[in-house]
Amino acid sequence: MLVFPNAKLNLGLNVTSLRPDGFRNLESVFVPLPWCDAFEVLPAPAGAETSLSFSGLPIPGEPETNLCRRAYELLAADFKLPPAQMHLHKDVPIGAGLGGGSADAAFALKAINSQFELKLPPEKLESYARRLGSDCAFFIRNEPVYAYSRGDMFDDFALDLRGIPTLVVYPGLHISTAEAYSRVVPRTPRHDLRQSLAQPMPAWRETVGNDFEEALTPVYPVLAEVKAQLYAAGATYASLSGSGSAVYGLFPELPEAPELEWPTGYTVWRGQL
Ligand SMILES: C[C@](O)(CO)[C@H](O)COP(=O)(O)OP(=O)(O)OC[C@H]1O[C@@H](n2ccc(N)nc2=O)[C@H](O)[C@@H]1O
Ligand SMILES: Nc1ncnc2c1ncn2[C@@H]1O[C@H](COP(=O)(O)OP(=O)(O)OP(=O)(O)O)[C@@H](O)[C@H]1O
Repeated sequence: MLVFPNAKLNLGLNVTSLRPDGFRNLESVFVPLPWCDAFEVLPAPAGAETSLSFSGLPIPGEPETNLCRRAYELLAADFKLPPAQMHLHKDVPIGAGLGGGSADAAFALKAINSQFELKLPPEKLESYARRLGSDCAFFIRNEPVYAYSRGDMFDDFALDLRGIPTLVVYPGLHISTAEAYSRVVPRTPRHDLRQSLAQPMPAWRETVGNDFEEALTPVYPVLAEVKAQLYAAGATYASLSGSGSAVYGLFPELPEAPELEWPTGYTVWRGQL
């Protein structure tokens, strides 16, 4: 079974309070971004043990702790799974706020569920995903939602951005999620996120913000520079995604490549939502 774990963008992100478990309560609207890794799971050849091989971008950390491996182990603890042969091709940058690792984990759960006919319904997969990371649960349903609590509880949110021309710029800076959260002071949101996103997109610039931007820009001024360049190139709305460092711009139409030159070491995704 071959699947293509896609990334996500955050439209607005308010970090609202510190939780007794040490995590933060937040609110954000998550939308799928079709920038994808590839993950394959097959039954292992006769006599072979479970394995996970890699290609594409290097992933920090031990292979045994990779979220795809952890997804397999989580299900293997509850179900009699045969040994599996897995492969992950990594294309979505890591530490980018695009949820790439979380998507791999959620898509691995879905693929293992199908490949080995576990017949787990989406609600069950979502609760397994929650155990692997706050962002993981979103990728089970993988459609626009209003997220709250740890970012793992959802309300439907009717926002159709399909076809919107989008540029995502990763300035080659790995920002750890835990470090990013430690720099944010939780607060009551200044604007109602859902009401703000119900306004026409040009109004979002004034009312739809990401609390990580304010906290991280003094430390990483490049984030503000990328955002300013996206607005200068004609973006209707631009923002940091999640805890960064990727910054995205939503455009009426994509600027020609020569209009936006990025330094070596940056990775840019151009496409439509
Ligand atoms: C920034 C976002 O990408 C927004 O969508 C997510 O909140 C990040 O979710 P994630 O990468 O799945 O994060 P996790 O792997 O669950 O947690 C990593 C670390 O981030 C912090 N963390 C994460 C989520 C949350 N609601 N509050 C937190 O304080 C914790 O310090 C935690 O140890
Ligand atoms: N399949 C995977 N892909 C990426 N990172 C993984 C994966 N499995 C485990 N990890 C670990 O997770 C860390 C990346 O998590 P981190 O939360 O910083 O970034 P992210 O996956 O890009 O998304 P986000 O910042 O939105 O949560 C890596 O440093 C790596 O050690």
